Amino acid sequence: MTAPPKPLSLSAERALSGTVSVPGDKSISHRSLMLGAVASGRTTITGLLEGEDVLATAAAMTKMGAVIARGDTAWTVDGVGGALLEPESALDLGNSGTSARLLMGLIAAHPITATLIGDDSLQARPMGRVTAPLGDMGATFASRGGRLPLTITGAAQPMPIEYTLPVASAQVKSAVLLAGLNTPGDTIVHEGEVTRDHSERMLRGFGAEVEVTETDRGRTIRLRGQPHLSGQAIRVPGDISSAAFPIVAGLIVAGSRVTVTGVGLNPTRTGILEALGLLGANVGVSKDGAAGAEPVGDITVEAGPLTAADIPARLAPLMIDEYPILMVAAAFADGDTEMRGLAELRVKESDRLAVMAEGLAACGVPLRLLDDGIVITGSGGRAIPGGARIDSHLDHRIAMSFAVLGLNAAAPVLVDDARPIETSFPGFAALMQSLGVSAHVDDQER
Ligand SMILES: O=C(O)C1=C[C@@H](OP(=O)(O)O)[C@@H](O)[C@H](O)C1
Ligand SMILES: C=C(OP(=O)(O)O)C(=O)O
Repeated sequence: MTAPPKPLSLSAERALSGTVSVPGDKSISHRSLMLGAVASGRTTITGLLEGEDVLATAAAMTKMGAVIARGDTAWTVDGVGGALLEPESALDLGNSGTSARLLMGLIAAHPITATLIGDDSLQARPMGRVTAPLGDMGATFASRGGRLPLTITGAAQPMPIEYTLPVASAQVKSAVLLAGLNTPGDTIVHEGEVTRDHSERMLRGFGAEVEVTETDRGRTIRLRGQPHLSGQAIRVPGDISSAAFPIVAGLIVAGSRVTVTGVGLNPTRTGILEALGLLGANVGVSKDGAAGAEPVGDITVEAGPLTAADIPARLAPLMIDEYPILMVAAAFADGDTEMRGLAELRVKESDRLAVMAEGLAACGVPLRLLDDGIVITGSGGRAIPGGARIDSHLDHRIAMSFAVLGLNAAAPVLVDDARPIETSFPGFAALMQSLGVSAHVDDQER
């Protein structure tokens, strides 16, 4: 990032009220560009998230031969119809783990070489979880310690694998399935815990044969290799991971009522709604439609007392990105909220467990940090002390979570840098302002 840091704080002088819609789902946006780029013919995408992460995927697919354009009402992707071209320069994936891992999957079964680079946050994230199975399929990698910058050479004759995910990760599952597209035979992935299934749904939409079987030990996904993929018309629903911020804001500022419309409600993503329900939050959901294979609806919340609860570890893969903002909700519940099963939070854009604990403690929220979780003692609805400057560690979700925490704080909570919010939620501060929040943005480095 070359621009100077942009400190941000939010405050609420009155209750929040209004109806908003949030930008498109990030996971679905990445996948629509990637599948559109390898399919034959034209894919049109409405509601694409125009955040930096997704734009990094678009730029990478362009370098590998797809023709991608932003029209007045939709994006178009003219696919390569199978064979990706070797990029002439490094693929810069910025802050985006999804771009890095899913693209490695796509490239792994094409006989091309590509170098992947990213920002300081992405360079710190583990890639061994994808290089291991993709190596079994025949790809080779050069990197220092399995991290970016990394050079991948795809297999000239990729081999199908049957792979059991060692961690609950939709990115790893998707990387293997995407590699399976250009691989003869069946590629099989077993997941012990169900993770977001946007890839499976969208692969089917593009014409691939994907068989999913569910057992009490999780799910098995079998992809028939070398399908003919044809361009599709895709409508991207609003991102529930982004909706979670105005939703929690509406829950913690007394008297508020907030509706978010057109949100993706895929059951592999709605753990946050169940978790908020456990805290006794007043959350209403109307499932009223679909965007292709993805269910969509509206979410309405009303502020009210929150009660501490144990958040079961089984929810982790169904809401992994929402834990930072759930911790903010827990800071206002009455009593101790315990969340477990969160080891994966330590390898996101930042170590989200440690960074949330550090920031909450600086704001005067009592807590106990565990190896794989956290116990937060909530204020029972009263304002938390606040009065801290938060280091958001290049992590958009940390930045937005602490901005929301500041809405019910005795003294301002200043987030050091709002720039990373552009990766997933362009227009975040303006959307919050439309609900009645005051935003204080400072373009000058302090
Ligand atoms: O597949 C995806 O689109 C994503 C999967 C999750 O990562 P993991 O697979 O590492 O859990 C999530 O945190 C990320 O924001 C998006
Ligand atoms: C973890 C996230 O994204 P990624 O892995 O794509 O960087 C996120 O958006 O919270």
